[in-house]
Amino acid sequence: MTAIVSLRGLRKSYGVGTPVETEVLHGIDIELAEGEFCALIGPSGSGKSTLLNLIGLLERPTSGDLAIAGSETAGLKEQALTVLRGRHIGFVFQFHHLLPAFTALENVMMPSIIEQGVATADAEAISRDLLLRVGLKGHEHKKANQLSGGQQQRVAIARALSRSPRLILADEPTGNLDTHTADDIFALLREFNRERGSACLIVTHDPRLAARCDRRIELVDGRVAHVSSA
Ligand SMILES: Nc1ncnc2c1ncn2[C@@H]1O[C@H](COP(=O)(O)OP(=O)(O)OP(=O)(O)O)[C@@H](O)[C@H]1O
Repeated sequence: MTAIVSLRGLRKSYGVGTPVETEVLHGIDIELAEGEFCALIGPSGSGKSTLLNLIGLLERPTSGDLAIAGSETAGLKEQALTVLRGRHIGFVFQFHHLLPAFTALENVMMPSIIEQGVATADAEAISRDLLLRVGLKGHEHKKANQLSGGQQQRVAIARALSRSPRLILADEPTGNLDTHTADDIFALLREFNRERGSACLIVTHDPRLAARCDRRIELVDGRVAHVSSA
């Protein structure tokens, strides 16, 4: 098995060196295979978002090993982490983090132009195609803040996929959506996972959606409490 994510003994504390130092992840060992579609579940406060932020190289662990696509990250400087993140990881968050004053098309195009230096015409062609695929043909030139929650989440998925990442990290991507829209968004992630082989790690509170993943990793109080496969 080739691992896209490999964690060994990963720990995270907040407030290190202060009287309120708290360890929220107590030694996590997880491997995520290339192309795997996996749910990260567990009660509120169990450390799911913290773990996702560590895997996404947005925060650093306090100790332990974390490798992305075979690259150990412990000794890497910020710039090298940014390159690794840009090359391999796409993010889909609950509140999508789109730039509200820019159009759907611009939101999808921007990361590949800014982070990967893709030519504007190429980025536009790829982005138009992705917006078509997520069902937003005709909405390309609408500002992000003129789109519904479900439509904004589709834009966020198109944006995450614009760089063909080997890993998609999704933090409650359907959390603020009605059941029907949530199912559509989830199906879209699954479709891209099957088609492009991007591994997905999806934080969800929805047991129905978790049940449709290849594997479920359950965190309780900052530890892996249970792992189950489909
Ligand atoms: N920046 C921070 N500083 C201090 N404590 C934090 C910080 N971020 C998270 N925590 C604490 O870490 C613990 C885990 O939080 P985290 O957000 O990872 O949980 P979660 O499982 O994603 O919860 P939820 O399902 O409610 O989103 C919580 O007790 C939280 O208060």
